[in-house]
Amino acid sequence: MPYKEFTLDDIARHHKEGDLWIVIDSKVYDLSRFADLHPGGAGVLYAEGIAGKDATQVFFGLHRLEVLQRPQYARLQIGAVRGQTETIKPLSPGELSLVPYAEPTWLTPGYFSPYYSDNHRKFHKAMRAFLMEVVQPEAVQCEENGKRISQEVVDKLSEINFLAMRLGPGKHLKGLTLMGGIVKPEEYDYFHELILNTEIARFGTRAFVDGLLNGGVIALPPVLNFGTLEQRAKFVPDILAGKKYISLAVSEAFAGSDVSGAQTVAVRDGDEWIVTGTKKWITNGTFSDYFTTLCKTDTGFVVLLVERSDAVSTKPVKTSYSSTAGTAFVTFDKARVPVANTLGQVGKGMSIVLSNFNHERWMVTATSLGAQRLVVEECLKWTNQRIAFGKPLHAQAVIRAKLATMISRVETCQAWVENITHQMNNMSYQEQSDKLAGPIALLKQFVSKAGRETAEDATQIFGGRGITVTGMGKVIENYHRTSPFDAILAGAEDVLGDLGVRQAIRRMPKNARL
Ligand code: HEM
Repeated sequence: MPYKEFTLDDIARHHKEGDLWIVIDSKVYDLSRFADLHPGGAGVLYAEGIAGKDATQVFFGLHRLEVLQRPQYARLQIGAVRGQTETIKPLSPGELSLVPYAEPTWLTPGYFSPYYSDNHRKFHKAMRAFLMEVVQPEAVQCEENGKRISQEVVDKLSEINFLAMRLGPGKHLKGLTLMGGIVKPEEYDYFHELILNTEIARFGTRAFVDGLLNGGVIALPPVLNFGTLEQRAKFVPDILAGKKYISLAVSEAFAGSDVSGAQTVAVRDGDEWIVTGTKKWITNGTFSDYFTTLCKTDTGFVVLLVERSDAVSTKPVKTSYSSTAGTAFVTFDKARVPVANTLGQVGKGMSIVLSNFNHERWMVTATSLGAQRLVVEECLKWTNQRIAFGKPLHAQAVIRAKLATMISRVETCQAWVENITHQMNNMSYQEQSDKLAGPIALLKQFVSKAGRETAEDATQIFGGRGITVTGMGKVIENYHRTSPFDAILAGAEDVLGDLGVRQAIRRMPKNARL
């Protein structure tokens, strides 16, 4: 039913306690009964220039657009201003933002890129729409209440083969229908995966990005790349279908960056291994059925697929991001693991685990990139709509200088991530391990550092709102609190920088001289 129309004079008559109307972006709201419930207090609503008036500018200096979309507030609208039309609208699912730098160049009308095809564009549109409709509401809720992703959403993710796509291109995609058939398994490449990874980071819910089956992304490659046919047939289909969950159990209280310091021990006993030890910071661990576990044996390291049992217990590790990521402390108390669950050769465990790190690190840069872009967009919008000292915030040179460095950082990160992604697209897994370990390590160091600098700048721009969990600055608060995760997970920033340089030094030509 069309809304009733009112003139500005009609509206102006309703300006007092018990009879209060205001206008926001051409929509007329009756706040008579709501005023006493208003989280910002009733008094501010009766102020001159607000009560009975168009309060659009003041409103957007204090609230996000989403406030008006919540059903309990949307129903306060009683009509529209005659002759005016609504101009401020949320993006519809799949739609691109027109805010400068809110989208990468390849998605900006009138610009070009050598990397993306029409299929990538179609895939991007469908993925963004899917994520906005199916995943975003759950992401926001779980980030707040700390609960794990629901089986209902996991089932919907499985329908499009989401986890299989998060694993990247490869044989595991064979025979699967990806994204409703938009991309054929043999067409799916690292740019499709880059799109997926940047899009999942656009809700400002960092822990949920990891809760979104990230355990599978890092724990399945050893099964896919080193597991036998039988092992793959037994474990992979249920995990890809979202019926079982898996996580990677490598880091320990005893050994973080120093992976080889791991102390979890596996001892052979006939057809079984007996596993004893602990693992820490295990993403998705609290709800995993399987653990891809690095263990020490008397003949070197081995990777075992350990199933949850009475001898395997998990408890949450309380970190500074939401427990929706399922971060766990895992205890193996003489857990008996069939020898048939050995992944690859005994003694080769370390190289199996290390070969997996390149993809994981690249993935972290991709999600960081998506989040950084969102932060830039939030800052551009905020500095445009927030009036301070009588002018928009961006009238201050110091604010524009911050925006300049934030934009430059995200564009630099984008260019480097795309370059590495292009290399990955043209190299075998083996070549990637050989040639890209160093560059990816340096890339990750650079991108996560850039992210934390951007988080700092954004917090300065948002002020108190940047340190407030809800409301205007909630995305900035989340990013500022959680961007250190990108600097730590999958290899600490400084260790990775060093790894990259050591690899370069190893490749120096013997005869190189100035
Ligand atoms: C349809 C009209 C309105 C609704 C539904 C509404 C709702 C809300 C809500 C839900 C909050 C909590 C903060 C958040 O979640 O963002 C809030 C805070 C606030 N509102 Fe409103 N509001 C309305 C109109 C206004 C207007 C016209 C003013 C103008 C003075 C105003 C002033 C404030 C202030 C000062 C705060 C506290 C902001 C802060 O803590 O940063 N509100 N409002």
